[in-house]
Amino acid sequence: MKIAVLPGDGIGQEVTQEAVRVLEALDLPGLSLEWADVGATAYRAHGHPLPPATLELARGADAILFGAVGDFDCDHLERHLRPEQAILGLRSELTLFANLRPATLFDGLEGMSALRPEIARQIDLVIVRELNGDVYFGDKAIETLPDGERRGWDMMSYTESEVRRIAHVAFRAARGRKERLCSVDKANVLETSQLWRDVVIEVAKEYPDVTLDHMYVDNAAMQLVKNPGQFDVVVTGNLFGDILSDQASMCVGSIGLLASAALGERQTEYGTFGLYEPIHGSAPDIAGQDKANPMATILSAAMLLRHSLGLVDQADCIEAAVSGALADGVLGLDLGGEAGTREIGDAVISRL
Ligand SMILES: NC(=O)c1ccc[n+]([C@@H]2O[C@H](COP(=O)([O-])OP(=O)(O)OC[C@H]3O[C@@H](n4cnc5c(N)ncnc54)[C@H](O)[C@@H]3O)[C@@H](O)[C@H]2O)c1
Ligand SMILES: CC(C)[C@H](C(=O)O)[C@@H](O)C(=O)O
Ligand SMILES: [Mg+2]
Repeated sequence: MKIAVLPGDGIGQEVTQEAVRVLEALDLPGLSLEWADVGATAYRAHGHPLPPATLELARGADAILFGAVGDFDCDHLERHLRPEQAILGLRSELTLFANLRPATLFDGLEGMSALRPEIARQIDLVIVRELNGDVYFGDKAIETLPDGERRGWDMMSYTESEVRRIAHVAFRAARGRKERLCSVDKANVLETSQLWRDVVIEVAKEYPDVTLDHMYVDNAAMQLVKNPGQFDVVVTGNLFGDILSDQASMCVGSIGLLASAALGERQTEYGTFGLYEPIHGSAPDIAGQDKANPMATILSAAMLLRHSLGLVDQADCIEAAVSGALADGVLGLDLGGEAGTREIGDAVISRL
């Protein structure tokens, strides 16, 4: 069982280190970890944010554990050399189109949510974010018009097949949960969203047991804080899913808690090939100071064991250890506590 470990930039390095320590503490027979540079770290060392060797390592592994990429010192670079292109490149090159971003309130964290405790307690949802299409991957440019004014544009598009495959993932996820699916779009304005909605309705015929609703994204953002308990599985496009998942993180306490899995259709000997990462970024404001909460990455490692390596008991074990640490008051600075990155890693390991 081979895991490609790509820590990346900023706190990506620190949080990945803790997740790796947790995996190593489980002492899993036959597990090998191979490391590679990605993001600004890779650009500085190899001249590219996603060097061919990193991509090949990722492709040849059973799963990828990813930290975060991003460095404001790279903002002046041409877009294809910027750190963020590395994660976009991995997602598209490896056809990891389905991004699962679960948000559940851990016991004892009611008071940490941005919502009132009685509302926060109801949150148990998963955002299924499409990851290979949308405005992220369309043509884009900043061009100069004849009158000298500059115009920036990004093409938003989805094909039927792109929507169909993510819809199937979402309906199957709903089947394994409370059988409710909410498709979030902006069909009142966008043709891309109209097609999205049409295709989701078509796919729904194959899942009569799942209740399907549609919601415009602006309303969904409002409902997520007003009444998050109404959501079970939320399926949405790349851009809306990016935004709504950061918002969902504050509903359960912190962006330092939200894990994610990026999956495709490829099966390995042990499970579904995938990339696992916290939903947060490289957080340059706290990087290198032992201030980052590694729990999102540790929980991503648990998702990796469950989905890609078929090690369900061990995944449960990690999740229980995180939950136990939180219940015992091991809170990072993001949750109003004082525990540092390393200390949180130790607390999880001691509870495994
Ligand atoms: N998948 C990724 O690699 C990814 C995701 C998001 C942003 N980014 C990149 O990261 C860089 C910084 O972006 P940003 O500031 O908008 O978003 P960010 O998620 O890095 O940080 C947002 C805020 O949340 C805090 N935060 C984030 N993770 C935390 C953690 N684990 N523990 C405690 N606090 C945490 C940060 O300190 C910051 O105040 C940018 O270059 C951006 O493009 C990368
Ligand atoms: C860094 C960026 C490209 C990325 C995204 O928008 O997908 C990030 O925000 C995320 O949520 O993983
Ligand atoms: Mg994001």
